[in-house]
Amino acid sequence: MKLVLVAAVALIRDQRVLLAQRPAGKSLAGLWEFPGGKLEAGESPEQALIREMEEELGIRATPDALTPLAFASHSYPDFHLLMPLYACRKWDGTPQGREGQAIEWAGINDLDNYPMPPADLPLITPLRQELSGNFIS
Ligand SMILES: Nc1nc2c([nH]c(=O)n2[C@@H]2O[C@H](COP(=O)(O)OP(=O)(O)OP(=O)(O)O)[C@@H](O)[C@H]2O)c(=O)[nH]1
Ligand SMILES: [Mg+2]
Repeated sequence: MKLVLVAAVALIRDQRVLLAQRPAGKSLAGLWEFPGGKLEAGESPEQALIREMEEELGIRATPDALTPLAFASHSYPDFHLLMPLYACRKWDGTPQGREGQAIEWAGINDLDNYPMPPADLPLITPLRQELSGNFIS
């Protein structure tokens, strides 16, 4: 099966994460996702993500601000998705939905209200840990 590599970001501010709603007409329309996109030829995941953050949200970040958080590995009917998810707490600019997508800052207890693609479901537990400050109880 075809392997598709997508880099995605959990932008974190005030214990909230930025989610973007996939626009009508795209696959998985209406679901909430982490901003990001497919790697282009020759790009590292970090380069691809920095480009996508600019294209989709109009913000600028540097590679040192991207910390590995988790990854998704999920078989869709027509491809297998491998998607590293980075945490980012430092960027320049104010995120905007530059491709017409709705964006929202979701709190740790709100995440259930944002239906996400099936590939993203295993990412919720590590994300909650990251948002809550990684306390081990
Ligand atoms: N960005 C992103 N893509 C995800 C997530 N979860 C998930 O299954 N995907 C899948 O990853 C694939 C690539 O994402 P994408 O549509 O953002 O790619 P892209 O920005 O390069 O857009 P394009 O291909 O329309 O130009 C899609 O099939 C999408 O459904 C997620 O949380 N964030
Ligand atoms: Mg995208």
